[in-house]
This record gives sequence, C-alpha cells and structure tokens, in this order.
Amino acid sequence: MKIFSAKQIKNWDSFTIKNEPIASVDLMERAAKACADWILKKFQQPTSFKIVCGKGNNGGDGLAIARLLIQNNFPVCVYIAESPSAGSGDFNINLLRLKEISSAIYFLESTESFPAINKDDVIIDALFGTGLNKKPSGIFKKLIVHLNNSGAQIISIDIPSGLYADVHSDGNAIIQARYTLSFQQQKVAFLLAENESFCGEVAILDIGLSQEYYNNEQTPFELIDKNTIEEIYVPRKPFANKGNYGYACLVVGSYGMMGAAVLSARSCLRSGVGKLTCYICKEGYTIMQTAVPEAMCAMFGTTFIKDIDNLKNFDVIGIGPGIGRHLSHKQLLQKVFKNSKGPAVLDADGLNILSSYPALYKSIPQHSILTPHPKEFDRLFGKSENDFERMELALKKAKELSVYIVLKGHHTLIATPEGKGFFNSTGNAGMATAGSGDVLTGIFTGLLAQKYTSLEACILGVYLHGLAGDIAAKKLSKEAMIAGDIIDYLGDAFIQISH
Ligand SMILES: NC(=O)C1=CN([C@@H]2O[C@H](COP(=O)(O)OP(=O)(O)OC[C@H]3O[C@@H](n4cnc5c(N)ncnc54)[C@H](OP(=O)(O)O)[C@@H]3O)[C@@H](O)[C@H]2O)[C@@H](O)CC1
Ligand SMILES: Nc1ncnc2c1ncn2[C@@H]1O[C@H](COP(=O)(O)OP(=O)(O)O)[C@@H](O)[C@H]1O
Ligand SMILES: [K+]
Repeated sequence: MKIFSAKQIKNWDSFTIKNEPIASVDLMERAAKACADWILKKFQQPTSFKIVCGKGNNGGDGLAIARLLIQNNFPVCVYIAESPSAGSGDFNINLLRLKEISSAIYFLESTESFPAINKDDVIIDALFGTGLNKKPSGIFKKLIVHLNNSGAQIISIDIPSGLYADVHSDGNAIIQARYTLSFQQQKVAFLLAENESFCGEVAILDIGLSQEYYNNEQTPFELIDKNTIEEIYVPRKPFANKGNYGYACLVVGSYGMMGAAVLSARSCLRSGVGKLTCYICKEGYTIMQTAVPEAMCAMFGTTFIKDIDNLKNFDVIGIGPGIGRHLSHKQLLQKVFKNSKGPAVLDADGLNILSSYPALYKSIPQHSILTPHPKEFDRLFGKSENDFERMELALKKAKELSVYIVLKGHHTLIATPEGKGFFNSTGNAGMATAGSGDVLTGIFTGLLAQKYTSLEACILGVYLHGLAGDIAAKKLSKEAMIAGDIIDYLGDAFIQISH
C-alpha cells in the first residue's frame, strides 16, 4: 500500500471532493462518522468525552465527532483553542451544527480556562492534523502539556497534535495518544521508533478517498501488505527437484557463537532453498552436523582461514551471523565479494567488519542485501540525529552503493537503489530477542537462492519473518518466544501467504 505525504493527502482530499464528487463538509462527516463508529465500539456508557479542537479541518472533525457522540447520548464537552486565525469553512459549519444540540462548548483563551480533567475522562484530540505548519507554542504548547499530564486516555484524530507527518518533529510539544485514528492510510511518522510514545495504537479508517488518485499518484514509500506479497510469492512447481531451488552458502558462526550459525542455517532451509553448505570453524562442526543435519558443512580453522575455495559454486552467499571480528575477516569479505555470482547477504559482524574498511564498500556485489539494525547502520554510514535522517541516509546509500539496505526495527525499512522505501507491517516486540536477526539472514539467503530478485527477497523475507514472529507470539507469548520459534512457525507463515 502506498504511503503519501501530508501534501499528497491534501491533494487526495481535494481530488475526491472534485471527482466523486462530494462536498468537503460531507467528506468531513464521513471521516467523523468513521471515528465515532470506532469510538462507540470501544467505549461504553457512561464515558465522558472532552473534545479539544483547533480551528482548522482537524478541529472540524472534532466538532462533528462531538455531535455524533452526543446523538448517541454520551456526555461531551468541547473546548476550542482560540487563535487569531478564522476557523476553516467546514469548521464553522460544524460549529453551527453543534451549537444546535449542545451548549457545552468552551473557548480556551488562556491557561486559566483550561478544563480540569478527570482520569476517567476520555480526551479526543482534534487540535491540529496534517495542517500543522509550525511548532506549537504559547497556549497551544501549554494545552498539549496539560492534556498529556491529565492521566486520561487520549484519542488523536488523524495524527497526534504537534507531530509532523513527514519530517522529524524536533522537540515539538506533542500529544501522547493512547489511540490514533488516522484516515485512509499510514503516515511515515507513525512507522518510526522515535514517535512510538506519541501515536499509541494506530487504527486506519477507510473514508473512501478516490481510488483513481491512489492508482495514479507516485510516492517513494510503501507499506508491505498481503497484496504486495501476493504479487511476489511463487508457489513450488509440482515437478520441481532440489536443483530448481538453488545452492546457498552461509559463512557463519565461530567459537562461542555457533547458535547464530545454526539459526541462520535452519531458517535458510525452512525458506525453501534446494541445497545449503555452511562454512564454519572446526570447533563448530559437530554442533552444526547434529543440529542441522540437512546442511552440508565445510570447515575453517579456529578463526576462519584466509581462503575459501569453491565459492563460485554457490548461487548465493550469506555472511555474518556469529562470525565474530577477526583480522582475517577482511580477506574473507573480499573473497566473498569477488566470488559471488550475484548479490550477497551481509549481516551482523559481516557488516561490522565492512564498516572498518570503507574502501571495500564499492566492491559489494550489486544488489546485495545489507541487514543492519540502527547501531550497525550508524557504524556503516555515520551517526544520524534522528530516525527521519537515518531513513533518508539509508535511501541515499542504497542508491549510491546499488544495494538494498534492510534497516531493521519494529517497521523494518527496505531502502532500494531506485530510491524507494518499503516499510514492513508484520512483526512484534517478542522478536526483540537474541538471534532474530540471524533468522532473517537465513531467510534472505534462501529466497535469493530460489531466484527471487533482491527486492522480492527483501519484501517477502521481512514479511514472512515478521509473520512467523506474530504467529509465534500468539502461540507462546511475546515474552516466552525465542528466535528458534520464528523458524518453527515459518511453515505456518508460508501456508498463510500461499492461501
Ligand atoms: N485529507 C483528508 O483525507 C481529510 C482530512 N480531514 C481533516 O483535515 C485535517 C487537515 O486540516 P487542515 O488542512 O485544515 O489543517 P489542520 O490540521 O486542522 O491545521 C490547520 C489549523 O491549525 C492552525 N495551526 C497549524 N499549526 C499551528 C501551530 N503550530 N500553532 C497554532 N496554530 C496552528 C492553522 O492556523 P494558521 O497557522 O493557518 O493560522 C489552522 O487553523 C486532517 O488532519 C484531517 O483531520 C478530514 O476532515 C477529511 C478528510
Ligand atoms: N519490537 C519489534 N517489533 C518487530 N520486529 C522486531 C522488534 N524487535 C526486533 N525485531 C526484529 O527482529 C530482528 C532483530 O534483529 P537483530 O537486531 O539483528 O537481532 P540479533 O542480532 O539478536 O539477531 C529484526 O529483523 C527486527 O526487525
Ligand atoms: K489531532
């Protein structure tokens, strides 16, 4: 699903109004109705709502929601933050409509007029939406702090007030919502870790914006969903033999870190690869042959010997999980780069070694997949001040090096050489456990070996990994699940996407 910027959403809104056609106030009513329906499902009588509105269309939404809740017999008080700006047209229409059925409408002109809020009240935040055009200051800033300090649950309409949709919000006073009810689609700001404490649970409400605009409008950002996966996934052919599904190599593990090797080997095999050889240190031989009998093993000395022969035999090489940081690994990386038939997969200490030798960056095979978590990313490309900056840098570096950068997190970002950013929609905090990343490396390696393109392997890989993690969390809990469980449920994840 495409993710549009605030400006594009505004244009989408106007396009819908003009081409559906629908009056803008009726579109606002549709948005308010979607919010009110969600709220009515969630909250029972006698919840008392305090709705805080600005004077733009976000405030207009708030006024319309107030009317709909009052019509459903909920106690509602409305507070309008005064400002020199005139209310928007649809705000004014909705104010008149509300005045016909309620007198509990108050204008906030100073801190003294701020309402006392009971912890059991539910606040609806309709102060600013995507039209936020400067840092909230003065009474607005104080109001946001007052609402956050109240201890009451806050439902933000469209976006937590004070948060920018497409750029870093640089110290803004921002509403800390328990729920955000946003229209039509996700916003980039919701997908970045730095905004977690503001957005709460995000619900996306369909308000019927134009499909035609959606189809024709270009955007660099997409959220990976079921539809994306349906276009990529290729079912196995009935007459296939293992030669059809590739020969993968994993350069993994070292003394004390054979677990990473085992996890990546198991997940590679469980991703459908035809054949796998693991290059491991000699201390790991028995471990690997016992834990993963399906994988073949080739051995190095204690810390990997300088040469790996026969790398050219493989369709794809994945390197990194558990290899540690040994001096000889520079040569190892060089060998892998030189002998890769196509893209390679680089993870963990593979990336850390790379970051010590920036001169090697330009010899990374084209369209390789780099899978850093934010700290590894910063080591590779320098420290970023915030998540937006890191995201932009990932897009820039992916283009510059012609690689796919999988920046891991809650919504993992795939930055492509074409300048696109795909956010993952599966996965959960139960996956924040040692070894989850090793599992992902195995999946990418397995998918690449099966001739998925790098982009397809990235998209399918992160989605399956997260989905298997979601199934594991459901069966075992986020706390008790471990990385090996993600592998155990990969099969269920494949079954889900293939139906
Ligand atoms: N698009 C859709 O699909 C649909 C969108 N809809 C809704 O419209 C919303 C967008 O509405 P919008 O464009 O009127 O902007 P909005 O967020 O109300 O803010 C503008 C107001 O805030 C003020 N203001 C801004 N920053 C400020 C600051 N720091 N400090 C103080 N004031 C500040 C600004 O004043 P100004 O600066 O212009 O004087 C103006 O009064 C969107 O989020 C969604 O809720 C739905 O109704 C229908 C479907
Ligand atoms: N809170 C979370 N929500 C969703 N996915 C997560 C979360 N925490 C971690 N993950 C996923 O788990 C994996 C962790 O990788 P990484 O940090 O390399 O771990 P390790 O080095 O222990 O294997 C990544 O794919 C990441 O996206
Ligand atoms: K809001």
